[in-house]
Amino acid sequence: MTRIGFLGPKATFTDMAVTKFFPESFKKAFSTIPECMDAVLEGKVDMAVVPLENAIEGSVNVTLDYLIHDCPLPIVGELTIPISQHLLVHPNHIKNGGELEVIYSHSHAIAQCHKFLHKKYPNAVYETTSSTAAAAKLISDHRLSKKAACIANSLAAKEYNLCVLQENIHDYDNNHTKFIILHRDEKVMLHNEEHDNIGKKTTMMVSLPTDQSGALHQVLSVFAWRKLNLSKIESRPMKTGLGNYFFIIDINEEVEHPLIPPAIEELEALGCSVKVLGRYNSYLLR
Ligand SMILES: O=C(O)C(=O)C[C@]1(C(=O)O)C=C[C@@H](O)C=C1
Repeated sequence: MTRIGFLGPKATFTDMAVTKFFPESFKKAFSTIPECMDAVLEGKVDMAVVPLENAIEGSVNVTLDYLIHDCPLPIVGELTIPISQHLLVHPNHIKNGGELEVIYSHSHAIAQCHKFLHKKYPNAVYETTSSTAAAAKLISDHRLSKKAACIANSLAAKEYNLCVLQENIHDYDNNHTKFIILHRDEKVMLHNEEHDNIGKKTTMMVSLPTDQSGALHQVLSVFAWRKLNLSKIESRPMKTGLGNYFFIIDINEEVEHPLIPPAIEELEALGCSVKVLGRYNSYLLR
């Protein structure tokens, strides 16, 4: 049975994505994203599913940075799920819900609900946890303050016996998070007929030659004149000094597309370094 590592504990959004896409797998929870990724390298699991980007809050930097600097695993799939954030309390404390002093959650979940929290609980303290489900687990512990709540999903409410004080507290509709699937073998190509395949993608990392005017413009032209559709371009620090960045570029085509290998060659001829991080199917899970 395929062993899948995910950001735990039980009932995180990552767990939701894994359960939907790999219903038959053996799931193993890890408490941090790097631990989850290391487990693939060390052979403790076959694949890891980790969050990459949220529609409201943007990239999960720890995933991207760990992938680039520490744990170079190929991306073999992408899963997108809808995200609904709820405010949950311990059932014994449902009556104190109006005056919360402390709210626990993953930093990305707190960020997705900023406007709501600012309006309704301007005096509350926000404490970050390693995941939304970790916050739910904390709240299920009676010893916490009576005026504590967490932000997590409905699965966590069930799993940890919590009550929903307010549902759908995320600030914008159409909230989605994208997760990547990492495997040691870049040749693995995941297929799942049960879900909507929203296309094939290639992700690459491109570093520009230092201090050259128009370098980014040249990179974009390489894709533009070939009509290769980019769905994402993002810069991240190289961590070698201020002003040094690399770019992560998603192309809505397979790496075998006849125009991608020559595009890579042209980028290299322009002095860029290029690394393909993955070629994979992207799925929308409803
Ligand atoms: O804490 C969780 O439940 C996670 O799966 C992590 C995570 C994230 O890192 O973005 C995933 C989806 C939501 O956007 C909020 C948190």
